[in-house]
Amino acid sequence: MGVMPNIAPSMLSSDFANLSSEAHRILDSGADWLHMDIMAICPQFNHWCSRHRKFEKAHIGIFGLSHDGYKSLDYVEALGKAGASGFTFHVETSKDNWQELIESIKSQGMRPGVALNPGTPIGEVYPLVEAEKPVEMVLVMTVEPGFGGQKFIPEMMDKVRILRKRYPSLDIEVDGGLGPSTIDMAASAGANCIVAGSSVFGASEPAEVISLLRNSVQKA
Ligand SMILES: O=C(CO)[C@@H](O)[C@H](O)COP(=O)(O)O
Ligand SMILES: [Fe+2]
Repeated sequence: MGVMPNIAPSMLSSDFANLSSEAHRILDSGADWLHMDIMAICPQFNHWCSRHRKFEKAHIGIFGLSHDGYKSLDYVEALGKAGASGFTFHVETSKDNWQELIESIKSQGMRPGVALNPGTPIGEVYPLVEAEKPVEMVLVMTVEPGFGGQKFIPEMMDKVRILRKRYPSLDIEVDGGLGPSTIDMAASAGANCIVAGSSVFGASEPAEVISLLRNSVQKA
């Protein structure tokens, strides 16, 4: 298929009182990206990350929860300057300004991505993937955004299959309820970037879970 697995533990499930050691612990366990759902702490967190060599090597995936009242555009510059390598915004809240967002994200040296909620039809992201300046990743939400530990919605795999068929080399990410019992569904549907919160942070051996997630994507 040609797409690489990227395992992105969601910091939303980490111990916020110990963000530093949590981030180190999870990168030492083999994570490719850190996935940070945007909230007040996010720009500061990324500023901190950018000052540590270990994190410069890692991709720091930023996920814009703009439907929660945070305006994606307002965050782009702050996160770009802080050293984030990717910025994903929601299609539902960016109908009028997605072109501006993509340009702004790219001008900050970050990879633009678009996310869609479970109720949003897949066709809404096609114009963004096929644009002259396109997004480089589509994130299919497999739970309603909000918090970690929710149940994976298997019906979302239809969206992943449709995307993979239409765009064989696109980065396709899934977020919500991913872990050892659901990864094979996502991987066989064609997802190659896996966000996982509680299954990684809640494990006694996060490295084993990360490696299991990666192997499943590689096998598929
Ligand atoms: O974006 C979200 C929730 O809004 C996620 O990134 C969750 O943090 C994933 O957590 P798990 O479902 O894997 O526990
Ligand atoms: Fe997320």
